Amino acid sequence: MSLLVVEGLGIKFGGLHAVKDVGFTLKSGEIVSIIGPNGAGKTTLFNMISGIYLPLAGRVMLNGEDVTGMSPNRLAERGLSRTFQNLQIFQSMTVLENVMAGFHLQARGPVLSDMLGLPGSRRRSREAEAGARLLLERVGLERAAEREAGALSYGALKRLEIARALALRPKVLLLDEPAAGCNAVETEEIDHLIAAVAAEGVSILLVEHDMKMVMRISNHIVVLDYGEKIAEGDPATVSRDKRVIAAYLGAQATEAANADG
Ligand SMILES: Nc1ncnc2c1ncn2[C@@H]1O[C@H](COP(=O)(O)OP(=O)(O)OP(=O)(O)O)[C@@H](O)[C@H]1O
Repeated sequence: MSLLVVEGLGIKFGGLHAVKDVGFTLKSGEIVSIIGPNGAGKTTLFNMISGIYLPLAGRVMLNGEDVTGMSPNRLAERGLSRTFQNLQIFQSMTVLENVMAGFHLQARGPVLSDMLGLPGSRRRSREAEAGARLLLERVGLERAAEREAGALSYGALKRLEIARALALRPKVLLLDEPAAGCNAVETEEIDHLIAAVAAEGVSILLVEHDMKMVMRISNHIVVLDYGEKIAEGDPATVSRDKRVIAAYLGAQATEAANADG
């Protein structure tokens, strides 16, 4: 069964369709990427799926439940979490504290006992710390646990953001440009991390401009242009599609040629 089903999603800004009638499905452990030129509607689509924008049309089904328009917190409780294109890391907190913040979000509830420092809250904190350290190990940042997050390299910050999203124990993880601003080595590390997370059964929805990465790790690709889905399929099928080449891969080739010249 598909974990996430997106049907006919649409939204308008100032009378113009930013996204129109877009649908696709995501199965357990699958990596689906959304690609398309700048302004194609990728982030807007993400924002509708993750409860930031209310769609004008269509619906989002998570694990068989209609979650359209549900708040990001309620979606996180149901197993959907995300990262952002612009990092949402607390720069002056330590790396460990940033991931622990993710655990506290997940274990919301007994706030009063936490404030009073009651025994249950100390146990929860210890569990959050142990869990956070395990996640840091998973993303290769265990030795940076006590460092201030602001001192990390860009690639490490991107991995920290993934660790924090994983603290919410998602079944579906939305990654908005996880390799943006990263060098080739950092991109490869993120690439391996995403594949490893998916191999453990977490479904990944990815928006990414790095086509090499997208082609390498995606099971399925959805291509947007001017807010509409113009193609979808496995990487080989999509990279041969004439509309995709014209709309996106062609544009990238032109950009690359201009940069070379
Ligand atoms: N909050 C907003 N208000 C008005 N227009 C918006 C808003 N957000 C996005 N748009 C417009 O909607 C369209 C889709 O934008 P979106 O950011 O989703 O594209 P994108 O594919 O994510 O682009 P990029 O690759 O540059 O991040 C664009 O024309 C954009 O200008």
